[in-house]
Order: sequence, then C-alpha cells, then structure tokens
Amino acid sequence: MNPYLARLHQIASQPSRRIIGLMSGTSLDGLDVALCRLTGHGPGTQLVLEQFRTVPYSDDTRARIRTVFAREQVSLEYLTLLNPWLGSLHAAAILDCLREWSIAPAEIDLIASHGQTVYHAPQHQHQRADFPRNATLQLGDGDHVAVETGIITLSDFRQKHIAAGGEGAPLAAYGDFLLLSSPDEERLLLNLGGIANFTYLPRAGGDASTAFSTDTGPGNTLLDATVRAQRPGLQYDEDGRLAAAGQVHEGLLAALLDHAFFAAPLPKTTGPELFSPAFLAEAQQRSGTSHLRLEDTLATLAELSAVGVARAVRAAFAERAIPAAVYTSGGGAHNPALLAALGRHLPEARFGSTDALGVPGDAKEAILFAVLANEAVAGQPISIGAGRQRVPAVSMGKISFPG
Ligand SMILES: Nc1ncnc2c1ncn2[C@@H]1O[C@H](COP(=O)(O)OP(=O)(O)OP(=O)(O)O)[C@@H](O)[C@H]1O
Ligand SMILES: CC(=O)N[C@H]1[C@@H]2OC[C@@H](O2)[C@@H](O)[C@@H]1O[C@H](C)C(=O)O
Repeated sequence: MNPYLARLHQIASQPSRRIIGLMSGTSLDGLDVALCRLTGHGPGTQLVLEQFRTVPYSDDTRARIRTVFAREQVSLEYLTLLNPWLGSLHAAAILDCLREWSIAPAEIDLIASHGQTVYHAPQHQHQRADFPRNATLQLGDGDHVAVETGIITLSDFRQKHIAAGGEGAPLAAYGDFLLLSSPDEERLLLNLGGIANFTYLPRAGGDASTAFSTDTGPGNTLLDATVRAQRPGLQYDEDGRLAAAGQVHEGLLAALLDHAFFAAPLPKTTGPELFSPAFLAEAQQRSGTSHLRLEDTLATLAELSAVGVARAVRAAFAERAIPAAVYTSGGGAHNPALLAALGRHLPEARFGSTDALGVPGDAKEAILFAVLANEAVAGQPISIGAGRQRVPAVSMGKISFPG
C-alpha cells in the first residue's frame, strides 16, 4: 500500500486531528491560517482553535493576484504561472507560522487549503448558453502545498459542490451546521467579507434539511475598491469613519439595487466579477452621482450592503419572523458604519459576534475548511440540504500526498 494511504487511514482513525485551515478571501488582505484540533466528526465535532494568524499579502502578491482577479480576459501564461506560485507562497506562509508557534510539520495531520478564488462564475452571472453550468476557479495548487510542507493536503473544495449541483459556494453552512448549531435557538450567522453571506441554522435536533447559506451581495468589496481608488495608500475605510461622515444618496442606492441579483431566489452566490468598480460607475452614471463626495458614496455603499443582507434574510423567512439571534463574523464586523446600517434594516435582530460562540469571527472561514477536511477524511458527506440540488450532501476536497 502507498505509505501515504496508510498514514491517511491512521489519521482518519484517530480520535482527534490537528488540521491547518487556510483561507484567503476576496479582500486580498492576506492568508488566514487557523490551526485547529478537531475531535470526532459530524454533529459531535469539537473544535479547539490552537493558533490563528493572518499572514498579510505583500503589495507585490496583491498586484500579482489582481492581474487576473475577477477579470474576463487574462494572459493564460500568467494564470498558469500564478497557480503553483501561490501554492508555494501558501506553503511558505504555513512553515513560517509553524516556526513561530514552535510546532514541527510532523505534528500536523492535514492541511485544508481553500486557495485563492480568481474567478467565480455561477450560471446566473455568466449567462452563457454554450456553457450551461456553474463554475469557479481557485488557484494555489495543493500538490505544491503538500510537497513543500511535507503535510497531506486537501484543496479545491468547491468543485465537488458544483459537480453535485451547487454553485460551489457558500460552503459556510456545512461547517456552521457542525460547529454552531444550538438546541436553544435558531441562528443566523452573518459573514461580512468582501461578499456578504449568511447561514441559517435551525435548532440543533430540528430539521437539518432547512439549514443553508447564501450570498447576499457586496459586503466590503465596493467600499474597499472605492476607498482604494480615491485615497491611494488606504486599503479600506478604517472603522467606517468616512462612511459615518456621509449621507446615504437614495438615487444612487436605488440605481445600485436595480440589478436582478437582489431579487434572485436563494441560495445564490456572487463575487467581485459582478460587484466591481464598473458596476458602481454604471449606477453612478444612471443616477447622475459620479461627483458625490467620497463620504456620501461610502455611506451609500454601506447601506447597499445592509439592504442586500436584509432583503435576502426577509426573502428566506417570508412566511414568518426572522430568527432574532444574529452572529457576525468577517472583516466587516469591525466596521461600525456597516453594523449601524444593518441595525436599521433588521431592527428586530439581536446582533452578537461569533466570538461569543467560541469561533473568532476573523478565523471562521479558515476553520470552515479544516472542518470540511475533517469530514472528508474521518466523516461522511455532510447532509444539510436533504439532497436538495443546490445544497448537495457531499464530502469535499482533493487529496495531495507529499511524495
Ligand atoms: N477596522 C475595520 N474597519 C472597517 N473595515 C474593516 C476593519 N477591519 C477589516 N475591515 C474590512 O474587512 C475586510 C477584510 O474582510 P475579510 O478578511 O473578512 O474578507 P475576505 O475573507 O477577504 O472576504 P470573503 O469572505 O468575501 O472572501 C477589509 O478589506 C475591510 O473592508
Ligand atoms: C467563490 C468564493 O470564493 N466565494 C467566497 C466569497 O467570500 C464570501 C462569499 O464569497 C462566499 O460565497 C465564499 O466563501 C465562503 C468561505 C463560503 O464558501 O462560505
């Protein structure tokens, strides 16, 4: 038998596993590295987050990713070169973290590597009749991560979800369901990343088939792009100060909301391919707001993110009251202007942070991939959608051996 298969069998048989989850999202701020100890599998999974660090991307790395990121036309050579380069970059970041934490690679069982999404193309967005399928592309080849760290690596988690009828995202519901379901309350888990999404969790022991997650529209992506364009040197509107100093422009908001995505049925996904500077420029032109003050544009974009969330939440619970317990995560949870707008549009919600549930919001997505890898190796296909096509019961992740 291949010795790595024997090692994998042994890892799967252990009561607990040490798994490094990696995530780098649409904000391109860096690589989130979450060292998790996962005991058991399935709904009994116990998480201890042993270490967490965000390894910031350098300006050079950001520039390389932006060369292809969310662009319809790119150099095929550049894309080909970037794939192993990012794998090596992520491997080096892991080795650096392990050195800092005084942990030897041999003490880690698995790496769960999301990779860098460079293009997300659900069919409702690309609308090409010649390719009537959903598609998504993450770079950062898993074989490079495995060989350069010496650790068995799972990667490319989204393709199985698409092959089984999903859009490849959001995958959050699978991890949220296993880690954060509560017998005491139904919950909404609201992640405010570049793109915003939420998971609905029924009470633990309730009807698991009703759990799902969906994107809702932009989170920080349009805010960040606008700040970067108008305040070179700034990456984002720190603590939402600029947005808080502005006024929402109703005309611009209406023009931004005038897109089929906001009315499309749930669950749905999107990305910066749609919510791009060109999307904003077009809405500004239609509403005659191209010369609005930066502060007013940012206030309007924060409002847009909040309205997107509120519309999707209300659409999901059209027949009844929304779950009151809402737990936020992701970088946007640090933006008071965004949180204030959410409070205005979901006044009946009680907002808390997932930190209070033992899952730090900044680490939550990296933890998700560790949980998915744990299930792929030691568990079962995760069944939350009762076989519903867009929430398939699948195990996710491709396995790379270090040799
Ligand atoms: N103190 C802060 N004030 C305002 N905004 C903040 C603050 N801290 C983080 N952010 C926002 O959070 C962003 C990073 O969020 P996060 O890391 O959750 O995104 P991501 O994981 O890349 O996105 P996605 O979940 O869409 O993949 C920053 O670009 C910024 O917009
Ligand atoms: C294609 C892709 O990378 N999507 C990300 C992105 O970031 C937020 C939102 O858009 C979500 O759909 C997803 O990530 C999280 C981890 C998810 O799959 O749940």
